Amino acid sequence: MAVKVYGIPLSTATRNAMATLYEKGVEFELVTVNMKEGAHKRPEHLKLNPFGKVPVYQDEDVTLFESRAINRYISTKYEGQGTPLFGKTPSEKALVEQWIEVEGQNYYPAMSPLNYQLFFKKMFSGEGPDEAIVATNVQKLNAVLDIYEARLAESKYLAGDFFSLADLSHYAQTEYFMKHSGKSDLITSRPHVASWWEDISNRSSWQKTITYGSS
Ligand SMILES: N[C@@H](CCC(=O)N[C@@H](CS)C(=O)NCC(=O)O)C(=O)O
Repeated sequence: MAVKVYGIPLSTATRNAMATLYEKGVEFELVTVNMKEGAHKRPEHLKLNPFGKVPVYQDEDVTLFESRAINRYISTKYEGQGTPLFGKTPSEKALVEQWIEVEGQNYYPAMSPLNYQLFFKKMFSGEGPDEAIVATNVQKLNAVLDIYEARLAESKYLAGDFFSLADLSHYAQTEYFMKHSGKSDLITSRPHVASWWEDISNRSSWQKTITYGSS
């Protein structure tokens, strides 16, 4: 069975799964879930993900939801091909895990509400941002980015001097933030974070992901 990803190309979590597949050189089919019409809440999709969200990944062995689990699975299953995304030694692997966790527990919780308030909210509801939520999360994000700046002053990538799933996990939220939040200076004012973003966002895996379907 060919690898299938159920989702839409605009979804952040779907995008990170697509980028992981591109890094590993795995062919896949993106099966569009018509979210505008609520297809993600219908029984057919709920059989794949009972939480009614995208992405869902499917191959001959497994059906999975939760993008971080999907991306770990792809990185492990295809360990021997494409970019090694999980480190080689136990300590490298532990550092990759640590920074994936940092993304999920610290970066995403500040970045995601900002992307919602400053970009998606208008698109979905026509309403403008709640400035109190924006201010709280800018403060949170600044604190997180200070830690990233210090880390990236010591190593080229988050887990060490090798690109990994830890870096890739930051792709989709950071892309929307840089292009649509009007607050990209939070990244560009920190030289090490800025050059890390410049480097990883120019990888072909990400460029292919954000231009998916445009050729
Ligand atoms: N933690 C989940 C989040 C998935 C998620 O929130 N997906 C969004 C699109 S990026 C979605 O399906 N939203 C529709 C909804 O929540 O109803 C993951 O990483 O896969």
